[in-house]
Amino acid sequence: MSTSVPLIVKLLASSVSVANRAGKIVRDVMSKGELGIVEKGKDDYQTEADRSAQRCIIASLAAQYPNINIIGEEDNPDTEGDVPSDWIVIDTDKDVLSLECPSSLQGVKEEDIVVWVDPLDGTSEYTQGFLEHVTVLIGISVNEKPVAGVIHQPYYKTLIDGEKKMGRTIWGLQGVGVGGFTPAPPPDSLIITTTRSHSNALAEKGLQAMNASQVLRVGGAGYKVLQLLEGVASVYLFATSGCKKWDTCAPEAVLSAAGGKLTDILGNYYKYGASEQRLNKTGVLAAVNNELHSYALSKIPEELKELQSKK
Ligand SMILES: Nc1ncnc2c1ncn2[C@@H]1O[C@H](COP(=O)(O)OS(=O)(=O)O)[C@@H](OP(=O)(O)O)[C@H]1O
Ligand SMILES: [Mg+2]
Ligand SMILES: [Mg+2]
Ligand SMILES: [Mg+2]
Repeated sequence: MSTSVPLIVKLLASSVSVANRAGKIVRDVMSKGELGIVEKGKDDYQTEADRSAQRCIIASLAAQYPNINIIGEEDNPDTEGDVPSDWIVIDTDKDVLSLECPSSLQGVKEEDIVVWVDPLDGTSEYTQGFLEHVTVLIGISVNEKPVAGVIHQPYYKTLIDGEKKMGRTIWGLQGVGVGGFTPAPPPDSLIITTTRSHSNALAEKGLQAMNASQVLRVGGAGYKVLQLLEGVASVYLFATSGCKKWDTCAPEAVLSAAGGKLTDILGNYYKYGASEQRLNKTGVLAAVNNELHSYALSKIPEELKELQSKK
């Protein structure tokens, strides 16, 4: 490969290829039927697919980018033994590799990058058979900001020349845009997408205040951001803590590359440096454009914002 490809572009191209491989692992574990479910905490599960997909992604990226700080969701994904050789992906997606790197990202070095990996977003939904909600997330941050990301949907079905193909991979790069699908405009009425499996009183209070025409309850931060980009929902709201940096890094990068915005419910951006706390304490508010984001932010009750900021 040419050494003249800027690091961020090459890393994004590698991430697209490895996310595809991780997606195949997620499907293979399900087909085998041995999910190996572990309860990490209340309503918080890990399966063999989470563990194996993380090993595939981290081993592949670490082998090629030894000085990048890579942080994955799963703590002990079977670190013993070698990662199977066919899980080590060193291919790069050709289309992404040919992208022009924005000048602001041309000088980025490995030491400036933190990669946040969610090997399987929507684990509850995966175990319950809501397979469309499942995504593989690789978020690339530079100096605390998500600048590029991959959302891979392993169970998305398409027909190409009469043949069924499983999986699609959406990427975003700051200053360039998104690829892998064509975004659609937001719906005419206010449709909110929110958690399916992690709601609580605060999350519901936030939803009530929106007075939306419809509330969609689906799993995963990745899938909710895809719903925004596909014009299925106008706003993603989760007005409580619970989701983490690996949940939001890739979705925020892809959404912002498409002109959207993801913040906490106070309207502040999260920071993605390696020393930041993992928990997104003050919730998530996201929309495909600034106007919708500001509108939703203005409807969140001050009382709820105060409660969250004091936590
Ligand atoms: N309360 C709580 N406890 C543990 N984990 C939590 C919680 N709330 C959200 N999450 C994790 O955030 C990811 C997205 O979950 P949800 O779709 O349910 O919620 S959200 O609306 O996007 O926050 C999803 O990530 P994965 O663990 O990767 O599936 C959830 O597990
Ligand atoms: Mg999890
Ligand atoms: Mg997740
Ligand atoms: Mg996960």
